[in-house]
Amino acid sequence: MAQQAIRVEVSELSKRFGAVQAVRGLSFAAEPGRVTGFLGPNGSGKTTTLSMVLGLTRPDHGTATIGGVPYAALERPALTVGSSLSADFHPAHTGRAHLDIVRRAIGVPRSAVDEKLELVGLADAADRKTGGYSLGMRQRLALAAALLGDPGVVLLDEPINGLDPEGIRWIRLLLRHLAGEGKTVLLSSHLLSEVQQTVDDVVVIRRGELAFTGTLAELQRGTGERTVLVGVARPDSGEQPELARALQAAGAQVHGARGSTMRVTGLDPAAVGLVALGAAIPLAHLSVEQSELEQSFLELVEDRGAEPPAAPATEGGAA
Ligand SMILES: Nc1ncnc2c1ncn2[C@@H]1O[C@H](COP(=O)(O)OP(=O)(O)OP(=O)(O)O)[C@@H](O)[C@H]1O
Repeated sequence: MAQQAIRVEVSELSKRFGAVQAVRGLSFAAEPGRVTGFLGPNGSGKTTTLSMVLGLTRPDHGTATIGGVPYAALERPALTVGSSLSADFHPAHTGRAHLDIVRRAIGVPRSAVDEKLELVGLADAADRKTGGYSLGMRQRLALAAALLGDPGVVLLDEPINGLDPEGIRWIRLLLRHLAGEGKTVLLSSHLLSEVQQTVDDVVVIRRGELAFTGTLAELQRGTGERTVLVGVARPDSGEQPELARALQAAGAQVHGARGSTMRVTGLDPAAVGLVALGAAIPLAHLSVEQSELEQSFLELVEDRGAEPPAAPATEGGAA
């Protein structure tokens, strides 16, 4: 069934809790058919923002709309927006019982429970109490609950947290599949590396304010060329500096030639491999550094507004 395209839009949103300005003048949109990563360090205002989108927290200023209307004005909110934000399970309930309660509340057929348990890979654990679930299993159950009503918008708060590598691969595929159906998928994370293989668009916030919004490719564009990590198989043989010299002769810049792994720029991984082959130096390691995006993310969110720490008091005045 074709999914109705529902845009999520946040405009000039602000929220203060006492002395803490949790969100300040925040504007961004999450588009149908795309996975949007909502990124920022811990405490930067992500949960508060999602909570305002879901009508759980009242903004001081600004608006959050889903398909042009606030959450509270949606005709069938639970069938329009699925979220993992308020997912709380009774530890004595089984996974199946939890989903059954949710599906009754939102008015979807009983068959949806088994369908979503299957979808999130919890069919075998469905009749176990959620109190015994691992964090990864609870994440899967929260996702199943969010998807019960087959909503056009899926809002997930840190859905990857607690998943093992297999679980991370699985959720990537699932979120991409949901976007492929035309759904609007918005997920928060404090780690760009956790979501960079999943998201199309990125919204970065820092201390409640927008630091960046655009595509992942646009975020990447500012970060320059790739760095190749390379390590020789016999680090004590003197081959590491020898390889460094060969790479430099081939036009590369090499950093850390004395360590177990060198960082190489100016050549792609295949060319680095060929230089090693040409010098008859066996390699133990050859990869592309994944941290360039993370670096640009960290630059965006670093606390530039923070006061430098006060100098320690010295006895007896200035030295
Ligand atoms: N109900 C509340 N009362 C008081 N302060 C709050 C409340 N909710 C959030 N805050 C504060 O607002 C700021 C933003 O918190 P928020 O939970 O939105 O950030 P976050 O980016 O989701 O962080 P995390 O990933 O750690 O959950 C924090 O300083 C937090 O302590």
